[in-house]
Formats: sequence, C-alpha cells, structure tokens
Amino acid sequence: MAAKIFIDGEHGTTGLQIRTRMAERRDVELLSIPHEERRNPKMREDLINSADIAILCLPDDASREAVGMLAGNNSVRVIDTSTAYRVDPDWAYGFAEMDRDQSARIRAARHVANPGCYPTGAIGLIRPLRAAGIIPDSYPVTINAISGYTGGGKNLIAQMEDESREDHIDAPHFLYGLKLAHKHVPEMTTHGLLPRAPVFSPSVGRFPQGMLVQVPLYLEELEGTHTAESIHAVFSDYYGGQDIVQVVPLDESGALARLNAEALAGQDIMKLYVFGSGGYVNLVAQLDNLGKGASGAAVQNMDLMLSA
Ligand SMILES: NC(=O)C1=CN([C@@H]2O[C@H](COP(=O)(O)OP(=O)(O)OC[C@H]3O[C@@H](n4cnc5c(N)ncnc54)[C@H](OP(=O)(O)O)[C@@H]3O)[C@@H](O)[C@H]2O)C=CC1
Ligand SMILES: CC(=O)N[C@@H](CCC(=O)OP(=O)(O)O)C(=O)O
Repeated sequence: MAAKIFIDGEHGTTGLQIRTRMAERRDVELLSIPHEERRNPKMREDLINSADIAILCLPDDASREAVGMLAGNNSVRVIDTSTAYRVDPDWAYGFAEMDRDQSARIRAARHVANPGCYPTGAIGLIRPLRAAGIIPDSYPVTINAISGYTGGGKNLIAQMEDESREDHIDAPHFLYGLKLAHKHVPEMTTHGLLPRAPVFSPSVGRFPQGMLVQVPLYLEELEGTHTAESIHAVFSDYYGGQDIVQVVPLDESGALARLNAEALAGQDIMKLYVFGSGGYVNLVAQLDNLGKGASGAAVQNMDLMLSA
C-alpha cells in the first residue's frame, strides 16, 4: 500500500520542491491541502494525523504547533525542515552521510530534523576532521558562505525579484547575519562536534539556487602533520561507499580557476573540495540550497524512513 505523505507548507518554496520530486512516484500517496486553506489549523491537524509521514515545511513556530497537533498520536512520523528541532536529542538529525550509522538512526526514527542548508556544507567539511582529532579543540573555526536567494523562502524571493516592492533588494551580492549569531550556528556546533561556536558569515547572491560553504584552515594549527593530500584522504575514506556526498579528486580541483556557486542547482548531491597549497587549505562544499540543503535531503530521509 502506498505510504500517505502530508507536506504541511506544500505551497512554500521547500514544500513545492518536495512535491515536485514526488510527483511521478507511485509508492507514495500525497495528501494535499488547497492553497486557500493552507493556514486552516483544523484541516492541517486532520491531514497531519492521517499521514504515515508528515513533512513540515513551515517557519519554526508553525512547526512546533504542527508537532503539538500530534499529541497522543504515536503512529505518525515527522520530518521537520525548520530550525526548531535540529539540536534536540530526541530528534534524529537528518544528514545521512555525517556518520556511518546516521542513516540507520534516521531509518528507525519517529522524528527527523532535516538539516539547514549551510550546516549541511559546514558539518560535511568539519565533522570528519573533528572525529579524527585533526581539528583540535583550540582551533578557531570560521565558516563563510554564499547562498542562492531561494534560501530565504517566499519573502526573500519576492524582495530580490519584485522591483516594485518598497523593500526590494537590488544588490548583486550582500552579507547578512552581521551580528554573527545566525540561527544555524547551534547545529553547526553540535553536529560539527565543535567545543565552541564557529564564526559564521553568510551571504546571498543574485541567483536563485546554489551554494558554496568555505572552511579555511591553517595546516600548522592542526593536530599532526597535514597537507591538502592528507585532508583529502580523510574525506575520501569518510565518504566512501555512498554517492550523495562526493569528494572531488585533487587533480580535478587543482585544475580549476573558479568555482561556480550555481553548478549543482537542481541536483541533490553535494561536492566537497580541498583547495590550497603551502600552509593553508580551503575546504569548500558545493550544493543546491534547495536540493541536498533542503528538499532533496527531506525526500532522502523520507525514503530511509519508508525502508524501515
Ligand atoms: N528555502 C530554503 O533553502 C530552506 C528552507 N528551510 C526551512 O524550511 C521551512 C520552510 O521554508 P521555505 O519553504 O523557504 O519558506 P516559504 O516562506 O517559502 O514557505 C513557507 C510556507 O509555510 C506556510 N506557513 C507559514 N506559516 C504557517 C502557519 N502558521 N500555518 C500553516 N502554514 C504556514 C506559508 O504560507 P504563506 O504563503 O501564507 O506565507 C508558506 O506556504 C523553514 O523552516 C525554512 O527555515 C530549510 C532549508 C533550506
Ligand atoms: C539565504 C537565506 O536567507 N537563507 C536562510 C537559511 C536557509 C536554510 O537553511 O533554512 P533553515 O535553516 O531556515 O531551514 C537564512 O539565512 O535564514
């Protein structure tokens, strides 16, 4: 029998992308709410409680409200794409490749917190080096990133695209999160296995989908003797045996003069690069903020849960 899936927030940016990915599938039955009823609490509650898996594509407060609608119902499983539960120990963190046994945790979980787009890149780069003891506790980790503007949902999309709006943004590229307290820092710290919060500086470019996340490192400050080759070997070993997180060969990355933030738009994979020579490396994750950074990961997690 087809599994019943309800996407709460199906008319938003992330929800629509999940719906599109499932449109041709016969193994799932999508329960749907009409656009004009999308904020009708009674209808949402009925649909959430009728689903095998509810995928929440809502702001944090609305996600918490939706989880509250399940009180007493122990059969519905939940994937939440908001920030609300990403460091909650009762929720499985939905980044299947971040540990050898993470996909098994997701498969067995009732509650899965889908990662943020920036943390998917940052944790993908940092966690293997923390797990191997290569980035020491004392290392001051910094993360710089650029995202396509769909990362800000319907509101930022309208601000970037609609010139008639009073709050129209005409900058081709802007920094934000200037107080260095972005909502993704807690999950980067927790799942990046960092003893203190990294300095995270995000930015947005005038392109809809795509993302680069950079973690530059001084090799001499790492534990042991390291080169770009040895860091690359750690990643290759860590991500061996699966094909969603791909470690780009050094001869390929070494031949690049530029790295395109949009290159993986429309794809659900993430590529990891090790750049640099001499005393430094720049570790870079390239992904689609709406793919592996959101909707692609949500569908991957749903598939893991359905395979339980
Ligand atoms: N965009 C991205 O790249 C990523 C987004 N996310 C997360 O996914 C979630 C959804 O984001 P995104 O799709 O970008 O946001 P959007 O603003 O594009 O969509 C949110 C949807 O939720 C609906 N909604 C808002 N409040 C309520 C409510 N109280 N009850 C029912 N529906 C409601 C909105 O309806 P209305 O049209 O009326 O506003 C809209 O359809 C967020 O938590 C976001 O942080 C995660 C990773 C990446
Ligand atoms: C460009 C942009 O605005 N991006 C969003 C994060 C997108 C994302 O990962 O979403 P959630 O963590 O909200 O799920 C932001 O910085 O708030």
